Amino acid sequence: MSAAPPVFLGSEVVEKHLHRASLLIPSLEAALANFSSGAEGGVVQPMRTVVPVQKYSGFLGVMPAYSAKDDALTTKLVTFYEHKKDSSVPSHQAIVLLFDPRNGSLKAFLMPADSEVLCILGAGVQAYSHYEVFTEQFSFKEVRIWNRTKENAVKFARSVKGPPVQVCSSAQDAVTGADVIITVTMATTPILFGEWIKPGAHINAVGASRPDWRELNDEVMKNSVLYVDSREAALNESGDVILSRAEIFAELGEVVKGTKPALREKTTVFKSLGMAIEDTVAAKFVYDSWSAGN
Ligand SMILES: NC(=O)C1=CN([C@@H]2O[C@H](COP(=O)(O)OP(=O)(O)OC[C@H]3O[C@@H](n4cnc5c(N)ncnc54)[C@H](O)[C@@H]3O)[C@@H](O)[C@H]2O)C=CC1
Ligand SMILES: O=C(O)C1=NCCCC1
Repeated sequence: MSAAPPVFLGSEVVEKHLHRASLLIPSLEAALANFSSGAEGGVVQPMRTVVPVQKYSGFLGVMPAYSAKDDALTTKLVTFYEHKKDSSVPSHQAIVLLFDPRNGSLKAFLMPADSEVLCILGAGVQAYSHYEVFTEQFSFKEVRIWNRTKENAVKFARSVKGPPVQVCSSAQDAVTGADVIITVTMATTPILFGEWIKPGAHINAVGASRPDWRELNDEVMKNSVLYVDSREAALNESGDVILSRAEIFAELGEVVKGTKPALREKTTVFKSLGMAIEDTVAAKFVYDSWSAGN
């Protein structure tokens, strides 16, 4: 019997089946815990391969993963390019290939406590998705944004549906007194400095995914308890971790499993690099919903 032809699920279908990003939280928590459980967790996720396209200041990432517990097999192909002001294409473009783990056939393509003050540094694609999830999951009294190009921060504040956003003229103004700071920029040198940060704040560091790129300075890294998605990835790919020589306290999956504590009273950094297994569970979620005819 021949395999069914693969289907193409474009961004509209993805948005229909994944109408709120937070629908993925339970699957992502389980995936992180499985990833941090070694062989027992059933996750196979080699380090991603990143191909530099030096001539055009870009990169191609290849991110394969298999989850035995979800019985899901994927690979993401993602390009990320230094954003040119006049560019008509996004800085990041990705496709996730979902395979039938039983026979390797391609099934589908998939495009893809108390905190009062939330601060977002950056106003691109990740800024919007982090705003959506953080303001849905937590009640902030104040949300602030800073962006290198102020007009994009103003556009962000005008277009998001949710709590009002205050546009700040400097990163320091945005960060001062904030309880949660999200860094979602393409910066290659630090944009967040330790002396600005309120003790006990939490920093979600999402950008700087190359070994020589930084978003956070050494003081932030050294004076915080450091959580990562994957120790192996952080020690190979994160300039903030490698160059600061900051000690990794735990993988997020270990916190989900309860083998390492979430030290909420301390200043904490979660250095996220993105993991293929997250795409695996997301692709399965959307494909299962689509094939059930929802
Ligand atoms: N950890 C993870 O799971 C993932 C991380 N990323 C990373 O998150 C970051 C943001 O991604 P997107 O929002 O998709 O990108 P985007 O291109 O949509 O937005 C980038 C933002 O960074 C700002 N920016 C660019 N250069 C800057 C600089 N030198 N200093 C300060 N701000 C600067 C831009 O003004 C823009 O607001 C990127 O570094 C990307 O590689 C992206 C996907 C997943
Ligand atoms: O997880 C991802 O996807 C990415 N992570 C960092 C760099 C670009 C894509």
